[in-house]
Formats: sequence, structure tokens, C-alpha cells
Amino acid sequence: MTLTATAEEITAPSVGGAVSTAPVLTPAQLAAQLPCSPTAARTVRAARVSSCQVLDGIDDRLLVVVGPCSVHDVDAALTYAKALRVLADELAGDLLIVMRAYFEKPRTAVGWPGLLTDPRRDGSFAVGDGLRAARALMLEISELGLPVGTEWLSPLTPDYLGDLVSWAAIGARTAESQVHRQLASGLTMPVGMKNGSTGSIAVAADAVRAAAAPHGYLGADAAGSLAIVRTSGNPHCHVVLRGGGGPNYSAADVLATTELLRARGLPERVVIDASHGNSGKDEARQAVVAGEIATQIADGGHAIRGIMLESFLVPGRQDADARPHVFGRSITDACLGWDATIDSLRDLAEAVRLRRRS
Ligand SMILES: O=C[C@H](O)[C@H](O)COP(=O)(O)O
Ligand SMILES: C=C(OP(=O)(O)O)C(=O)O
Repeated sequence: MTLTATAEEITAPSVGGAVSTAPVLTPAQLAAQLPCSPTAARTVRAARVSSCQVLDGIDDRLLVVVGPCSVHDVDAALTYAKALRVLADELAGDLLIVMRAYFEKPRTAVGWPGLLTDPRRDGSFAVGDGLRAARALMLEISELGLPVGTEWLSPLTPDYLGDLVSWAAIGARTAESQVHRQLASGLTMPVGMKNGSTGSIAVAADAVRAAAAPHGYLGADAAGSLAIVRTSGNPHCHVVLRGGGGPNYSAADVLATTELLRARGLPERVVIDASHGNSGKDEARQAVVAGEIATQIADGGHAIRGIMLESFLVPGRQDADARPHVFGRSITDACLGWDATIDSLRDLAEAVRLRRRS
């Protein structure tokens, strides 16, 4: 018996590898199919200016990024957008409302990666269709006069959709990533850096500092060719407190965050996400958290420049394959329903009015 295996006897260990690759349209091709209209461009331009002013405290309103956890049904998202547009007009003196339209979902482990990546939700990854659906919806929402906010997950996605996005987030799972910080440094909208998923605010503060600096990196151009991208640095990035290992939306958390930002020479602007680690993804709790944030604002919490809420037409969540499938209910995190959203936004508007007097 020989103890040495022959070449034929050695079987390769199982490792990862690309199973296939397929071409996808370029950013320039998508823009030619769905060009940004003058009306949409006006919405985006105005909202970027106003959100920077709100974040800087020059405009004393509150930035509110509100909408579904994820878009899985564009008809439901558009129905929501039309209702939100009316509420945004009503509250425009106190709130700058941006609709959350998230098409890429970072997952804790595995799960549906979002409409952009797998629009049919069957593992077919028809990314071209997903990009078209996302761009068409962002265009339609912006044409209503309602600005759009999204999370950038793939560093290539802003090349396809960036001109239609008024505010963006880098998520808790990617705020520590060099690639995402470099990406944010070249974006033309304000970017919220989430605290790390275990609750580290230093991760978000470091992300704000990194994104404010110029960078150079390997990326792509509008024609889809690999390119060396050089960026100017984005001075309008800011921390988003989203909890993690417990909530972090209290006045003491906000104070600790502003002290950290001051110590690092960064602008003292704070946005709070009422969902995720701050509410344990419980929609009823999210309404309570939003109310407690409103109280802080009413009491003169000037560092709080914005709030994020996960909201849809119908409260709660359902499984993606739920039958019957409820129109306007989230298939990812549980969302506030529309009626509770109206109540929360009116409370926040009242809090802003009280803050003006403080
Ligand atoms: O906002 C959405 C979710 O919190 C995020 O995508 C992570 O979801 P998961 O923990 O269900 O994967
Ligand atoms: C994934 C999200 O948030 P976070 O990065 O805070 O988990 C989200 O807002 O969809």
C-alpha cells in the first residue's frame, strides 16, 4: 500500500468561483433609454441644495427620509410616493421630506438582495431589468416633485442612478469599507454614514472624515469601461445613528456623538434612524422612537438635523411569497403603516416649530 496519492487521486477542494458572467447595459445606455427630464433634474438640484442647508443648520427644518424598507413592487411604491407628495407639501415649512427608495439590500447573512439585483426574486439576477425598473421609478417619483433617497451598495450603481438621487446612505455593514468611503467622496449628493452594525459611532465618524477627503480608485466610466476615478471629497457626509447592540437615539447618545464629531474636527450634524437597531425592527416601537426623537427636537435638540423612518402603505411585514400578498406591505423589515406615518410626521413638524421658539 502506498501512502502517496497519485495526481489522479487528488480531488480539488470545493472553493468559490464565478459560475457564469453575462453582459449588462452600460450607465450611458440606461441614461439614453430613460433620460433625466428637466422636471426631475429640478427636483434633484433643489433637494440637494436644501438638504445640505438643513444638514448645515442654515435651513432650520428637519430632513426626513421616509419610505419602504425596500421597493419590491413599483406600483405600490408609486402609490406611496403620490400620497407622500401630498403630505410633503403640507409639511414643507418644517420638514424636508425625501422618499426612501431602496433597491439594493445589504443582508446580515443571506436573503433577497433587492429589486435591482434580483427583480424577479427567483435567483435569476436580471440586473439589467432591475436597473431599468429602479431608474424608471426614481424618475417618476422625482417628476412628482418628491426627492429620492437610496442606499448605495454596489459601487457601480451610482453610475446608473446617481443623477436621480437627492440623498444617499452608506449602510451599517459597509460604512467601514474603504471602497464605500471612496465612493461617497465622489458623490454629488449628501451621504449618511450609518454607525457600524454593532453600534460603533466611531466607524461612522471615520467614514465621514474619509469621504470628505479626495481619493483615487479603480472604477468605471459612463461608457462602462474600467477607469481610474479621481474624486474631490464630499463635505456633506454625516453620521446616522441607527442603534446596534442596543438603541442610540437618546439625548445622551446625541451629545456623545456631537462631542466625538467636535473632537475630530467634523461638523456636528446628526441624523437618527428610528428603525433598525433603534427599534429592534418593530414598527410599533419605531413610532415610539420617532415620538421620543420629536421630544428631543422640541426641547431644542439643534444637532438633530434629520430622521429616517421605514414606512409603507400597510404596517408590518410579510414573507416574499406570502399568499395572499398584501399590496403595499414590506417584504423585508417591518414598516410603519401610512396612518402612523402621517401622525409621526405631523408630530415631527410640530417639534420643529417648537424648536424654532427654543
Ligand atoms: O433594512 C433592511 C435590513 O435591516 C437589512 O437589509 C438586513 O436585513 P437582514 O438582517 O434581514 O438580512
Ligand atoms: C440596511 C439598512 O440599514 P442599516 O445599514 O442601518 O442596517 C437599511 O436602511 O435598509
